[in-house]
Amino acid sequence: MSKMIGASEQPLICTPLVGKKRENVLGELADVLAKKPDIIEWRADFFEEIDQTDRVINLAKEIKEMAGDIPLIFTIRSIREGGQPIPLSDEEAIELNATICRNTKIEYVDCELSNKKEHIQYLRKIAAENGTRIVASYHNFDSTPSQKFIAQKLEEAEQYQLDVAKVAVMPQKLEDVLTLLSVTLEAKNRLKIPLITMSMGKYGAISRMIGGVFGSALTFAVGAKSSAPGQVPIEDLKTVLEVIERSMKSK
Ligand SMILES: O=C1C[C@@](O)(C(=O)O)C[C@@H](O)[C@@H]1O
Repeated sequence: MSKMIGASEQPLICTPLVGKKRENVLGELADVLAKKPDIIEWRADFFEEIDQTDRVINLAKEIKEMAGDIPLIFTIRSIREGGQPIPLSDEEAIELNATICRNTKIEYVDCELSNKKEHIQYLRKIAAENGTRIVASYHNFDSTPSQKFIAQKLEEAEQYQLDVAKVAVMPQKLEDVLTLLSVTLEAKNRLKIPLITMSMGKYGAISRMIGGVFGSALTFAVGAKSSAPGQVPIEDLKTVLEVIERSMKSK
């Protein structure tokens, strides 16, 4: 049964693929599938042939075929939000996302809220026409902005009528992790769309385990290779999530 973001009380576990070449991506996919994640993210900014649309589409189709029922997120993370340097402009990256929507059955594409308004609206239109959902994202690899700022980012995703809002921020101290969890809980009670939030790095690792309790619908874990600091191995995360679920059911 495929699991869509926000459809269940329990947070979904997503494992990223970060290979540079087709063989690496498919090798990672085979490793990751054995660990049974709920969702898989292809971080296409790591793919060295990202500027060759046909290659990207063909590999996306291969990943989809191999992943079967497991939903996919197609992500081009920009360098300004912690991604790899790629030879595509923001506009070309949006167009590649649109091409993914038109030509594959991938369930989700990631779209950074730092993109131009008209580009976001264009991608929303193409995604809607093709039944693809958009994960609207904001990342800060340096610090944790104020609660108000993070809340605004989550709200922006809903205002754009996108499908999921995601925020990943870097804590400098444990209080920053509390800020992220607190804004998640508050936004979860206020907004209609599902949220994905995480605090990164060593302090933030705990948020990847308990974020679901505060309203994060998905958490990223290492299946084959990590795509961001603080991600926990999927085996450990599954154990922790099971313990949390059991504890919260008991009286
Ligand atoms: O947005 C995110 C979240 C993330 O940065 C993390 O911290 O787990 C990992 C990325 O691959 C993904 O696109």
